[in-house]
Amino acid sequence: MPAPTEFLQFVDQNADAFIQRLSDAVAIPSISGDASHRKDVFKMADWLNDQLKAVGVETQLVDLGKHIMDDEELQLPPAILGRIGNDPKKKTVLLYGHFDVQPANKSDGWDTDPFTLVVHPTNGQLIGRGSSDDKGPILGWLNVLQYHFQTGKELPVNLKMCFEGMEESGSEGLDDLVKREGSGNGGWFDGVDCVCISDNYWLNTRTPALTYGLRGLTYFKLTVSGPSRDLHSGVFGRTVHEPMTDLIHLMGQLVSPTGKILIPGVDEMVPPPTEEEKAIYSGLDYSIQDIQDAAGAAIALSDDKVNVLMGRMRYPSLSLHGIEGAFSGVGAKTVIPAKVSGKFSIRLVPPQTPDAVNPLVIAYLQSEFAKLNSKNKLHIEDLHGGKPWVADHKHWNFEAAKRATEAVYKQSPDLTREGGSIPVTLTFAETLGVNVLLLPMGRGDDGAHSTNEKLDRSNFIEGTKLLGTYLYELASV
Ligand SMILES: NCC(=O)N[C@@H](Cc1c[nH]cn1)C(=O)O
Ligand SMILES: [Zn+2]
Ligand SMILES: [Zn+2]
Repeated sequence: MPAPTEFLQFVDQNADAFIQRLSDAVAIPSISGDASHRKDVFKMADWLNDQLKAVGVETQLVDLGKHIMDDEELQLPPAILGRIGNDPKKKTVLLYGHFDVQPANKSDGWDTDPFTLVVHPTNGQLIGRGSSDDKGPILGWLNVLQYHFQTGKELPVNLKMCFEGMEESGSEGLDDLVKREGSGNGGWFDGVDCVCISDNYWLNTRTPALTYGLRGLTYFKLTVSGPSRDLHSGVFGRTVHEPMTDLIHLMGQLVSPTGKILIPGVDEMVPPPTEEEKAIYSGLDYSIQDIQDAAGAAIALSDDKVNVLMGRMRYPSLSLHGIEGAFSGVGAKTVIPAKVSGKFSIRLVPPQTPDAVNPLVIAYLQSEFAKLNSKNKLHIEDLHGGKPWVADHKHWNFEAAKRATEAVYKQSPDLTREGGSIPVTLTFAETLGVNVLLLPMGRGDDGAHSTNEKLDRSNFIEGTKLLGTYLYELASV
């Protein structure tokens, strides 16, 4: 069933107001991974709750309890559950998104303040933290709902919504809620026929995509400590075991410069690709130039597009993220830091799971540390994790999204697996027993998690049309 022309016109006519609303959302620095911003994640939950209620959604804020972050006990931001429509003749679609964002500081290299949405004067890019990941897509749903509310037009499907504020920090508390309310005992998630998540990106900058796979994740923090306080390197250099030296050595044993994971057994868990599978990657609209443009430099690990795509979609990867406690200021401080914590994560693919991989990681780190004969102490923490997910892309949920993409973009979508992770995806699929679709709004060069994150104006506006059209197509597949 095509979306009404009136809806498509409404989106075009209200584009500036939609961008203003995105600007209001970006202005709330809802960084879930920074305790000092926890109040902003709550503020963002209230803001979104008000917006949803204003377009006719019946909502409830669900308390997810408390958690410990950086040795501090914190209240988790609430999940927002919303619903609109309860017609037994219609399909019920669950929409998921997250209203928290990654940290961002102008000093990281942003050209503008990350929490002030800037509309680029010539190319129309909407630049600001969360514009693409994931406030833009959430607001896309709000735009669709606003049309139906303002015109009194009935939605073609029943909608349930689940929006969370901890996705960028492991979705703490959400799995329990989904399992409690979605296991078929009359809970809130019962009756859902399919799930749609708009929280990833096209592969390139020109071809819309539907996504049927995500990598899982396991995130570690390694702390090496020794002296009771920071030391003078002129006094203590070459006289004591230095925590930073031990840590750098350990971090250097994790991954080769060409991406091979050096922890025995981790890469080996993954079966090699079949020729048929390679043909899928070969058929995707992608080039080495795309990854170089998105990365902003000619640094691809391979000149072969299939290898690059498999590196992102069907192989695990290990990335080193940072060192807490290390000297990182300006100048030339001659310090030996007393305690340093290295952070790294592994993106997992089937059949890998955190339960299967974590013991290998821990045993390897302990044995490598033992080889140093260091008198420092090593403490290993597994901060959070999630399993990989792969869906049936021949399902009617994907067919509806394909038709919607063709209607809005006049193009067939790429079928992709995503290199990132959205931990709750697999929980929805397994607990609710329904198909989950990822329907991205933004482009491959949006710079999510990076500096100058943006969402192209056309992706926000046409993406809103796509989300609305998908609901209409769902009603008829
Ligand atoms: N848009 C999805 C996304 O960015 N997910 C994060 C999830 C995560 C887990 N730990 C920290 N963030 C990702 O990095 O893939
Ligand atoms: Zn996201
Ligand atoms: Zn993200």
